[in-house]
Amino acid sequence: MVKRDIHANRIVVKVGTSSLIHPNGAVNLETFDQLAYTLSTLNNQGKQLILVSSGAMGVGLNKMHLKKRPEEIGAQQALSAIGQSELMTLFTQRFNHYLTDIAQVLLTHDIFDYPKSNRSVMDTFNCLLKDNVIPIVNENDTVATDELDHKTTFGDNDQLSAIVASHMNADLLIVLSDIDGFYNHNPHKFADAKMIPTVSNITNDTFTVAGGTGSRFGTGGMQTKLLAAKRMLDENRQMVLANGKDPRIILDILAGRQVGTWFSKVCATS
Ligand SMILES: Nc1ncnc2c1ncn2[C@@H]1O[C@H](COP(=O)(O)OP(=O)(O)O)[C@@H](O)[C@H]1O
Ligand SMILES: N[C@@H](CCC(=O)OP(=O)(O)O)C(=O)O
Repeated sequence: MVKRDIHANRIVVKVGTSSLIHPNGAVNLETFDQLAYTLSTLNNQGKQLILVSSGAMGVGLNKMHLKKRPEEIGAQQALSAIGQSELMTLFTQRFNHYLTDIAQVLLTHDIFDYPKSNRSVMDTFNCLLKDNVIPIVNENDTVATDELDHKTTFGDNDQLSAIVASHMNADLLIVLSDIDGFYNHNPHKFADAKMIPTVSNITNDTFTVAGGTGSRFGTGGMQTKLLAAKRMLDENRQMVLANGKDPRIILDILAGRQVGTWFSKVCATS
């Protein structure tokens, strides 16, 4: 089987709520553990890693014994604040087990648009990476709302991960979701949907087959993942969308194995 031409040293990995939380609302401990194992392994090999993790709201729902997200935005932000510290506790426990240091970085989508903030964020990331510490990023849900005049809607870590990959000049963005890749139709609605292994160009037509969220915990659906992929392609970077049920798939991706959907201009010529 032909291998994908993927050479990446600086890698941003985004993991969605649907990979971290079971459909019954409980925390998926296996995913946390395998994510910590995989990223620690790569960190030990000298790769530079940034993890963008959703899940604050999902973990918060579980902690507060709630079955669904409240509608009011303030209540969602409160839940996210509860869940975020719990989320980091889970990561700290698992990464400690693999002797890897982590740090929490909370960002808004537009933070890079302000030169002073941009410099502080970049300095923080660069210092952490230099010290082999893995930054774990989430959107700062407490401040990220339209009401506060931010430019994007609340709760979209797919695009946040692309913004981070772009500003940190990452070679590769890996988006882990609850689906094997990008399909020609939403596979949860069309039984005959087929996965597309490689995408080298994203047009308006591509967006027409990308639907909304699949689980009751995810927020972005395929639309926001495609927007992230488009940004990566426009900047000549690569993105792989793959199933996060076993995060060790990241090792397969980096070995060039044909898993998930590979968004790359390189694949147009190979
Ligand atoms: N064309 C498509 N290909 C794959 N998944 C799609 C497509 N259109 C819509 N989806 C939905 O997008 C979901 C993944 O997004 P989401 O639920 O937000 O996950 P995450 O929590 O990982 O961000 C899939 O489970 C699927 O239901
Ligand atoms: N900051 C929110 C992120 C929401 C979000 O983007 O969720 P997902 O679609 O699962 O990546 C949280 O941690 O719940």
